[in-house]
Amino acid sequence: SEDFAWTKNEKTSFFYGTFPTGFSWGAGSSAYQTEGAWNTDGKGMSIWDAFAHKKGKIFLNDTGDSSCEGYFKFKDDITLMKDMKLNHYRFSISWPRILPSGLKNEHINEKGIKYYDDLINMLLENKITPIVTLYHWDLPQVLQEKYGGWQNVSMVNHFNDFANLCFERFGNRVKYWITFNNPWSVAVEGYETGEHAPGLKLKGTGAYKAAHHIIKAHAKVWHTYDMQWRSKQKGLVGISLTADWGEPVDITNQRDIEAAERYIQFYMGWFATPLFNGDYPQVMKDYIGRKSGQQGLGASRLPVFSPQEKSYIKGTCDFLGLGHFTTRYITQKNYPSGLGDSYFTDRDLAELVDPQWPDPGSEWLYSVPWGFRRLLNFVKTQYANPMIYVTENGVSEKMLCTDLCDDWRMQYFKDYINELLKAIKDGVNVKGYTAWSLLDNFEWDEGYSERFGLYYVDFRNKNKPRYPKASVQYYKRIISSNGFPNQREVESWKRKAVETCSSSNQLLALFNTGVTLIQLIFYFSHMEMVTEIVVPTVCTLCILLSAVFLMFLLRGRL
Ligand SMILES: CCCCCCCCCCCCC/C=C/[C@@H](O)[C@H](CO[C@@H]1O[C@H](CO)[C@@H](O)[C@H](O)[C@H]1O)NC(=O)CCCCCCCCCCCCCCCCC
Repeated sequence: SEDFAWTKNEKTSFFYGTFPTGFSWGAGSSAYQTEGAWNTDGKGMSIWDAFAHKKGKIFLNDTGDSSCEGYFKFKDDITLMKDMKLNHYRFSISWPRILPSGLKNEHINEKGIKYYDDLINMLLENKITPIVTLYHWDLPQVLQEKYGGWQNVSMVNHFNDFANLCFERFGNRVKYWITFNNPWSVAVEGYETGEHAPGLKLKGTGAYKAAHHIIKAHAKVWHTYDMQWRSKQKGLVGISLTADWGEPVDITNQRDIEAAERYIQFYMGWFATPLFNGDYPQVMKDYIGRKSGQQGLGASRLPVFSPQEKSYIKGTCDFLGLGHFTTRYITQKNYPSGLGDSYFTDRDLAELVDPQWPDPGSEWLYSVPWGFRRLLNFVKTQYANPMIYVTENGVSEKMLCTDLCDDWRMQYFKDYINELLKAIKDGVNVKGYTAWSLLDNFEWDEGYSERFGLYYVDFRNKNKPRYPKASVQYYKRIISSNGFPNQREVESWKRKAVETCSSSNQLLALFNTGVTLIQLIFYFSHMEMVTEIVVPTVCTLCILLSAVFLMFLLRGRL
């Protein structure tokens, strides 16, 4: 309607209203980021285990070895989900946990299967729908070593065998399958920049080849489900693509408009266009083909689908999973060929940000809510309005931030979810929203230094306790109201959420002080000279602090 027409460049007004009945609210995680138990109960090694164990790859040399201990604490986590009244939980299956060598015909690890059986059963008992990702980046290490991972076309069949096993064992209960999570990152960060596992820097070719095999693997798994399982299991198979919005720097400049379009086509279109239309976006074929020619190569660095492959791949998406975090301004920028060709230079564009945009955590993540609605409308028009599940959306804070009153996250969710609501009113076919992430977890090459969780996880404590941030309360309100009912109510939510987080904050602060003091004791206890002074002093302080906290608690109760 008139008051929120997105074509009018309206970027600020808030829309009060509710989501369609049956809209699904959820939160997400992934196996390597959350489970820990990296070598427990017969699990094989993944490329992320191997990568993180190498010194210098991850911030502070952190690993996902124990992470949130989700493998052991999933029952507690389901209690958290139940308390939030989530409709769905998105998690991923670790391929090497159920197939340690990656190959179905070698060894099936029944203990791994049991873990996912228990998780799925308990979710269903609590009326939480599982949305299951088959590949959230943790390829079995053996497949990397033997075949070169996604550089090798044989992954298509190995992945299909793994997926088929999952359909066989879990498909009677799982109705939403996501083949790949964010294949852009797998291809670009894994095989082009090498910042992610397996850490290869195959500039200008590696990402395109990996993506080519991933697209084929997705299509094969979709056909397997379609032919063998769909009639019995009645589920859906989709993919989760991450895409940022690209806004032209100058909306009156045709070169900027085309550069922004290219940015999106090289990002989401790279994967979405083959799955919906049967081939790579024309602009990718043109740009990479031309630059390859200028390099003197006989063929484009972008691989080609045969006519048979095109028709096999086209239409293999029952729903589109969409991960979205941020937006960029885009302008045209020429990169002459020959000067270090890469995925990035192939695009001939530059990314810019507005320094006014809030950026509370990750370096790359600015809060730009209006970009979300534009992206969703772009998907609607480009791919004939597919069924969409938002599979990831969220914001981080830095490691040292232990403030559970996460005002920035409440604001981010409020504004992004509101843009989603506007997009649905525009006619975009979105069925569900998944907050990223349920818990703070292992944030890939950034280790534990960036926290995306609704729940704070204390990684210094072996038990990995979870503490609700204020955004838990806020998200709960959005869920229970199925949106934003009216101004008066919505404006009270933040205040109410902050009331609950301040006591958790004190608990966490006390705990942190305790940990620091214990660390001090440990440190000084090795120095005989000061032991007699420091240890008793620190202990006394501990007791005093506990007493103060107890008084605080009792006062709250009376
Ligand atoms: C010659 C030209 C060179 C240009 C070079 C440009 C380089 C730009 C690099 C942009 C990197 C953007 C990375 C964004 C990735 C996210 O889309 C992706 C989303 O996946 C999901 O993310 C969750 C949160 O991260 C994650 O937990 C979940 O599992 C996952 O599914 N996230 C990731 O891939 C995670 C790692 C990102 C690490 C990126 C580090 C890049 C650091 C440089 C950023 C500086 C950019 C500042 C912007 C300035 C623009 C002018």
